[in-house]
Amino acid sequence: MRKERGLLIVLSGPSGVGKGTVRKELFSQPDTNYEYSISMTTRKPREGEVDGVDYFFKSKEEFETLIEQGRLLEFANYVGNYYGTPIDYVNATLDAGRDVFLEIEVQGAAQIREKVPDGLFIFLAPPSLSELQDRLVGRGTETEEVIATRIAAANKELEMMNLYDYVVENDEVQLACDRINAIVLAEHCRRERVEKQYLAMLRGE
Ligand SMILES: Nc1nc2c(ncn2[C@@H]2O[C@H](COP(=O)(O)OP(=O)(O)O)[C@@H](O)[C@H]2O)c(=O)[nH]1
Ligand SMILES: Nc1ncnc2c1ncn2[C@@H]1O[C@H](COP(=O)(O)OP(=O)(O)O)[C@@H](O)[C@H]1O
Repeated sequence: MRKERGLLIVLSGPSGVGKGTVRKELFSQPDTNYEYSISMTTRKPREGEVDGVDYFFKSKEEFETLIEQGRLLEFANYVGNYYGTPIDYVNATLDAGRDVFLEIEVQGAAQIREKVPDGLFIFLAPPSLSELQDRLVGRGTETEEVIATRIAAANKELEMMNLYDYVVENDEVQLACDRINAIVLAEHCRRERVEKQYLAMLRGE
């Protein structure tokens, strides 16, 4: 029997909604069965961030070479820095039958929607805009100016919600993780069912 390709799971949403927090919580759970794809970025590491763990930190020149060489599945310029997904890791992991989990901003997610239409696209939404603002301020990693840019971007990003297969509210981190796991499980069941029906049809049953 042929090995089923893994599922490409894309988690996106506005900056400050809690994508990183939810992703870290998901991957700290021992029964999580997805492989996290570590992104490349030209952003400077924040305190405590480790190269090759949080991101692969690259210079602008290195990043642009990766773009030219077609080594990125998608990339975006987000608030002055490049971010991108290494294509080789994603393909090799999916081919090995493992699910890959991407946590990326909305421009990159839209590119993947075009290239990988059978991916699973999940939008993480804040309970409200004011809560989103509070979270960005509360995190304390950006200057006021950067926060203002990110909130302006968030308004546009929220409009893209309807392009996704699912919207998950991040009211509580654990609840958001449970919802994501339930969606992935349901999607696997749906695909298995479709595959079975397709094979039965080919056999003329
Ligand atoms: N398109 C794209 N966005 C990414 C990638 N990796 C991270 N991001 C997104 O880039 C944005 C900024 O990330 P970061 O600077 O770490 O800030 P934070 O997520 O707000 O803590 C976030 O929305 C991330 O989800 C990637 O590989 N591609
Ligand atoms: N469900 C939640 N309830 C309250 N605060 C949250 C929740 N999820 C995340 N946060 C907080 O919001 C801030 C932004 O979260 P973060 O994961 O950095 O967002 P993103 O990766 O989407 O930019 C952080 O200070 C984080 O602790």
